[in-house]
Amino acid sequence: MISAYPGTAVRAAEQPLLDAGAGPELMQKAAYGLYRAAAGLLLRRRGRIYGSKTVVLAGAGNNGGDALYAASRLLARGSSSTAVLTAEDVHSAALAAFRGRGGKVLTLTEENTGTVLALCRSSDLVLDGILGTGGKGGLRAPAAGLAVLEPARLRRGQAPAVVACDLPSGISADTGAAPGAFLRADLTVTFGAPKTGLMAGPGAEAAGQIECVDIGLSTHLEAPGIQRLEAADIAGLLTVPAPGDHKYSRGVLGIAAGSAAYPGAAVLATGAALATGVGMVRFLGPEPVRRLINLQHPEAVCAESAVAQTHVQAWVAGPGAGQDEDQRQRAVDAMASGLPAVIDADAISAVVSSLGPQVILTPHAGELTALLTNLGKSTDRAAVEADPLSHVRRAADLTGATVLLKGWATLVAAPGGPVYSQAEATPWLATAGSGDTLSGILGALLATDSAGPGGPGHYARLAAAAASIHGRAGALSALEGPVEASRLPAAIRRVLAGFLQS
Ligand SMILES: NC(=O)C1=CN([C@@H]2O[C@H](COP(=O)(O)OP(=O)(O)OC[C@H]3O[C@@H](n4cnc5c(N)ncnc54)[C@H](OP(=O)(O)O)[C@@H]3O)[C@@H](O)[C@H]2O)[C@@H](O)CC1
Ligand SMILES: [K+]
Repeated sequence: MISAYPGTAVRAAEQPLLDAGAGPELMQKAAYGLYRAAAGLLLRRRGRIYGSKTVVLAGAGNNGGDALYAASRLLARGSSSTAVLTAEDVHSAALAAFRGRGGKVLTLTEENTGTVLALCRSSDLVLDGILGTGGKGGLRAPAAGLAVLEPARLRRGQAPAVVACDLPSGISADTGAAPGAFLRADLTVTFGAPKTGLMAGPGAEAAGQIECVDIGLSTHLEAPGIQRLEAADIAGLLTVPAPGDHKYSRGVLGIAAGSAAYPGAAVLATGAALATGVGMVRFLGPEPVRRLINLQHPEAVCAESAVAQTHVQAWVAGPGAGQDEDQRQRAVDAMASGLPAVIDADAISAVVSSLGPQVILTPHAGELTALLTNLGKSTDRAAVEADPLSHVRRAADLTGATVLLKGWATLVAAPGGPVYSQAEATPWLATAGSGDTLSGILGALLATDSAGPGGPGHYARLAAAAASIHGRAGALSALEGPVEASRLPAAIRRVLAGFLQS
């Protein structure tokens, strides 16, 4: 499990060490970790550090100090380096060390921004030390002009690797929001602990890979703001059939999905649930959809019954339900049943407050906007996308349900906390039907969940596990070309087989 902390909490944890005079030592530890990561990246990209070209973007604070000290170490290994100062005063000792190793220095202005961008683009590595946890708001002029710099991962062909020092400059270390211009990185080397701002919203996308350097703060940190499940955590949440199990004891999932207008969503949700592993799927829906389900998935037991007459351990309701009134009623009944229930897509508009954490809502940003607005907290999609962490927390607290907000980093908030973030997905997963498969995976995990409610955040952990399995399946599928939702079940099986063998 990876635990992330708000920038403010990391600063508070640093304070006793700073008071004890350990500031310079902490900075050297941070700079050494940054240097190691940057050197590793250079070695992977060009085989050696000697002869490489680096640019350090250095702002007014200690973040710039870290970056300058790290670049000094690269200079000692034969890299040529230019420091671009984005503030009048930068960390004087770090700048002196950088100059002492033969580094060149220039000051960024509006006039030379184009030249600096060209310098960055012709280099092998850019170290972003403009702003760290002391940053307020987005990048200011003239540094804001550097925000167009694209990291290597977003450019085909020659481009420098961009390494962010502690966090991408311009991103809120607490929320991941981007109040203005910000820089994107290929790798963020973060100090003491990952910041929550690296795991949510624009910050999660801007950070690229995340590497954490231990500078000895862990004993001073309290409750994390966001957690991320790793493979071992997910493997521990999966229930495998035991000798003596039968289809009912393994867990039956009820799926109320699809409509005459959108029959495919039901097929995708059912296929993903079967690939994740359940004792049985009981499918409820109108006749054309039932026929399609039975053609594609003969093992599913189909009926047109009501929720109350259907014996299952968990529900999925909503994918492809469209305006079908019977499906909407089933979603309402599933939410009221007390059983774990995934409520997706059109069914989210039937959500009321006073739900329990066993109800898991799975909106995208647009659906979350509509949900919050329906609940009297009017907002717009741009605000949700700019700061998804605050909005997903608000939705969980208002509804009492667990809320999974789909995105680059999928966020899952349990009412009152905790929050999980999973970022295994590939942009190729942004395709029709992808969300239906996520519902199916999560439904299967809920139906077969042998651990039961198990304390606060249990359902959020299962939802985070489903997001991770879905993301990994998408990434695996993308290795063979553009992702089609109907091919995801095969990839889901391979991902789960990997978890179960490890
Ligand atoms: N503390 C430690 O021991 C350790 C800290 N470490 C490192 O230090 C970093 C935190 O350092 P920090 O506190 O100096 O803050 P940092 O973000 O570098 O700069 C703040 C400066 O920028 C200015 N400024 C603010 N917003 C701005 C904006 N939008 N645009 C332009 N300027 C802006 C602000 O001035 P202000 O406007 O507030 O007057 C102030 O002058 C942390 O992320 C980690 O990298 C590690 O070495 C481990 C040990
Ligand atoms: K930075």
